[in-house]
Amino acid sequence: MVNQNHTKIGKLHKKKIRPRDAHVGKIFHPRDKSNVLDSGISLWFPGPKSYTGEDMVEFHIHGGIAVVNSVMEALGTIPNVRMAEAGEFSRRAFDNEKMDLTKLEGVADLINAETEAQRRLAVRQAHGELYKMYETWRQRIVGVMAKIEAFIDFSEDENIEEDIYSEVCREVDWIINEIELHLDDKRQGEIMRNGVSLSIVGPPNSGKSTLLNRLAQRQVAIVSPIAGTTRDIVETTMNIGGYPLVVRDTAGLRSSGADVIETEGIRRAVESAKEADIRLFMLDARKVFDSDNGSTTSKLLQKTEWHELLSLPHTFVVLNMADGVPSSESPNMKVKIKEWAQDRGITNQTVLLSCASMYGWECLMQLLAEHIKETWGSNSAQHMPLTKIRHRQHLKNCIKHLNVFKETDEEMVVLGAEELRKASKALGQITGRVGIEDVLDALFSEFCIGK
Ligand SMILES: Nc1nc2c(ncn2[C@@H]2O[C@H](COP(=O)(O)OP(=O)(O)OP(=O)(O)O)[C@@H](O)[C@H]2O)c(=O)[nH]1
Repeated sequence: MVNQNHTKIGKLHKKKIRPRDAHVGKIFHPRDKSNVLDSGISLWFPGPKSYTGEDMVEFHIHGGIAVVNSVMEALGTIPNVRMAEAGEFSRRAFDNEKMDLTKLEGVADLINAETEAQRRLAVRQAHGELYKMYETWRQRIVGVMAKIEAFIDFSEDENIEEDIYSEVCREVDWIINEIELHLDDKRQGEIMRNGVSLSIVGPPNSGKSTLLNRLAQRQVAIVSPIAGTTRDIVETTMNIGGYPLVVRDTAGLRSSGADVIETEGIRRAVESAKEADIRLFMLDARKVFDSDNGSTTSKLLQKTEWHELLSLPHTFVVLNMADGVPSSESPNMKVKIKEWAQDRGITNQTVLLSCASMYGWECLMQLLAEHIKETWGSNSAQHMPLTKIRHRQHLKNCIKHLNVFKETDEEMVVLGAEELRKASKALGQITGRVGIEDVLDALFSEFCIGK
């Protein structure tokens, strides 16, 4: 609830509430003290030491619909009190300079975090790790700008240090280097924030949809023995070892027998697989090890399209239907798989699986969790990773202007100074004081009511 009339809020209690003390007691209707709405805890935060920087009061009440409705209705009878809009508290905090834009984005991510890895990343951002880093760089650029101004004004003066210009260039080099290191992060933060994308690809009837359903633990995709059942991309999100995963089931890859719609599905399948962070290339193990069908699968594996997908990094081969392969659980099977892969030039890590009996399931889950953790999950990095494309764009822009400054002739230092100003502005746009109305509108739509 938002109010311009906080003193009246006190009317919901009989005793006076002290600032920042938990007040336990009955909550009354402000217009009818005989009407007890609930018993709860109230907290009063006088501004500016509050989340928004303004006077705030919190009511902790029982969560039943009738209790919440009666307290809301009672608050609504106080003049100038109304329901807050989505993100209004945070917007006020931003307007009152209690938070910068990166912290706000961290709060929004915290609200929407679904996995432990996302929560950890969001907490770091909400606590200002990105803000501190970007603000440090901006302050250093401002320092450089001050030196350049002195150089412009007093370069004729004998007192000005002779090597000030080269000192400034060294400082600019340092900033560029720091930002480049931050940008070169394998998109770690963005991937953790949005989820690691995983595409399941392979020929029809290899069990791709069955695997998706197993991962999602519900019937997301249609499973049938008819080849070409999946025609478009079916997507679901899940949590694997605390990491967010966006899994996509795709149309089976085949070159003959597909109609126009399925052909379009196959095109999308290949596109999705190429774009994904991880690929599971699924084959029917029965066909792979069957003397009649084995050579057909081998020929298909040589197809340029299949070969291209298999040679992409982060691609694993899954030999499904292990339950249909004789002695699949024998120790010799590992050697057999190794030989099969070597003979076909397949270097991808390969897992034997049965979506029916769940043989190999633990092995696949462990492989994925460890791979994600090793590749994108080391969140304990000294510097926090980038979390948004928006930040990346402004940082690239900042580097671009710093490089133009460096290339500008010393004689044209006034033009160079303008580039420094643009570089500092680019960083200011990330933390949010320059031209960010559209960003704010989009951001606050992600918040829940109130917060
Ligand atoms: N025996 C056995 N059958 C399986 C296994 N996994 C899937 N199947 C069956 O294989 C058939 C095809 O499975 P799907 O999951 O629809 O295969 P798909 O690769 O998605 O097929 P498309 O949609 O044509 O690309 C279904 O009848 C499944 O029940 C398995 O591990 N063992």
